[in-house]
Amino acid sequence: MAEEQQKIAILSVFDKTGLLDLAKGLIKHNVRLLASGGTARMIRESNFPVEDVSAITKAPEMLGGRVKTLHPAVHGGILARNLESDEKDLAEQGISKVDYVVCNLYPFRDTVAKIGVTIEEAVEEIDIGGVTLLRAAAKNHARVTTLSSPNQYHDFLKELEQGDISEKTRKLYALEAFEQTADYDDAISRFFRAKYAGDGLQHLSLRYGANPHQKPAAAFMRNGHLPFKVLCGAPGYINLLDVLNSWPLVKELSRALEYPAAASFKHVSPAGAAIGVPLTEIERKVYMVDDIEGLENSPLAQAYARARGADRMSSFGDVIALSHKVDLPTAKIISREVSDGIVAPGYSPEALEILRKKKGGKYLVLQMDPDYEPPSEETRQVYGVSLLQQRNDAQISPSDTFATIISPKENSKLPGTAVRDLTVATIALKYTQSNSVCYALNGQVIGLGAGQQSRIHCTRLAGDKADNWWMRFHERAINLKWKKGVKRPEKSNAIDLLCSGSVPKSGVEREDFEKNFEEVPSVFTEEEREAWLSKLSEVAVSSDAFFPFIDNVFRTARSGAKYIAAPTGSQNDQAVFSTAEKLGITFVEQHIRLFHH
Ligand SMILES: NC(=O)c1ncn([C@@H]2O[C@H](COP(=O)(O)O)[C@@H](O)[C@H]2O)c1NC=O
Repeated sequence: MAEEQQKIAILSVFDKTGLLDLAKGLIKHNVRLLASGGTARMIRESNFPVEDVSAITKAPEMLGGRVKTLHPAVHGGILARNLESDEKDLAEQGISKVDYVVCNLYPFRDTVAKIGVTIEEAVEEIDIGGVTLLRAAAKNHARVTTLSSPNQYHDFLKELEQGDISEKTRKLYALEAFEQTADYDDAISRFFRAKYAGDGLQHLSLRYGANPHQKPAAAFMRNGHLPFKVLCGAPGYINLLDVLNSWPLVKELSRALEYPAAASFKHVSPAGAAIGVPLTEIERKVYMVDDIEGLENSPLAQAYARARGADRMSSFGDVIALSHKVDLPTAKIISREVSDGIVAPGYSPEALEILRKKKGGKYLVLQMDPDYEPPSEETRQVYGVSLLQQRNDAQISPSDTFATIISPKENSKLPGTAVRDLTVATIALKYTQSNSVCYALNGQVIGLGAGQQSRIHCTRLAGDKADNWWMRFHERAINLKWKKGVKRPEKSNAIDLLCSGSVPKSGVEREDFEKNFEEVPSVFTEEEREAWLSKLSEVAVSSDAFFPFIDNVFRTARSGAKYIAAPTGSQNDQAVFSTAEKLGITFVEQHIRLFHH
């Protein structure tokens, strides 16, 4: 029987924690130690037998440490398999197999975290030989054990004590090494991305994250350019969350219904979303756009007027997404609203000139690449844990999504306007923080309840918003006699108080309300409200998941629901369907759950 070869370990560690104990343990098991300069020195100083790597490479370390272990004598020994052909190659070159590789890397992350670090300093901290050692050993884990962290030494020695390192352990150590080199490369590319592509093409530094104390913050692509260009202003983190949710919404909505589409986003949910269905004269008044020149010829402007008009209170300071090139009438509407930014595939020169003047030149204007397609998988980190999922690329299509009418049975086809409004509501929900329920009419959202833990609370919130929206069409709300100089946001606030029935009877808040008017409007009585709200009809309601109880159906009916689209699967499905039927509501099964977070 052939005598068992002495095992060989290559050691090359920046962090020398636990090195001597490890060396001692390896020597105890008759392992031959080969080490790079500093590593060998430390072991030798403790009087343990160790050879320099140059003993096998027959080449000195050079270039100030840039080349130490990079040599076929090292890597041939690590990468060789137990194959006849590999054995032959090794024998021809006089190379011995390496069994253990112990390596940890130059601290690149720590170095570049230092304030004022130069590119030259960072470059010198890029470990080449160490990464190569780790990758080579991990690649050949079928035979070689890779120790990439001092935390592994204790268990490794314990296992060695029992014989040799098991296949299972080698696999886990290899994985850890691969994770380390991937993380290391990530730190390097992140540093150079910021340095060499930090002009907004691939990497965009943000002022801060969700809050001012959350620094640093950035948006970047790992490969290729960001899908948008910043034409004006500097986006914040939440702005970008709004942009990256509102843009796909309008793109999808516009494609589905073949109309220009608009969305008005706040805190990563739509305040409104719409397609450019022509506005009536009353709608123009209610949406405060009756004086916009050229409005009737711009479906895009009408889409934004609707999106902004749905819930003016929520749209205050919005991020706007528009599916088509921004024209003059649309820019004119935007120019006088309080808004944070806009994303669109393009801008006419006159529109861009107007938008660039907004907010003292700080208005955020982004140009989106309309052909950009995101990858099919998306990952994010929450509390240090990486989460991965397939992107929600489910298609909401007016021709297919609402084809399953559950009740009434005899109803086999929905009117086109109902399909249109269900499409608007459902696509809006796809980009709304869950739970969510949306009411739509006339090609636009009229009430959206977002981010509620309870479904009935979404349904109520969205219903109350739809009621408010409709109360704004009451002639008293349309014909308010404003004092001169009352600004649009103040008007919106006063209208909201009046229409939501929240005007206080007396006190300073009442005085504050009254000071807006030449002629103070009387508040709506209970009867007036009921009479007017009873006129709201033909409303389409969509829910991002099933209705667990019939209370939701009751609530939608109070705000004029005629069509409901929702996934099914609740224990109460039958009760939900029959309640809808009793109330004269057509219930459509929408097969795709649309939670969004
Ligand atoms: N250039 C090389 O061939 C090379 N081989 C190993 N290293 C690194 O040198 C360090 C150990 O160096 P020393 O043993 O001299 O303290 C380790 O972090 C190891 O990852 C190298 N350094 C940089 O790439």
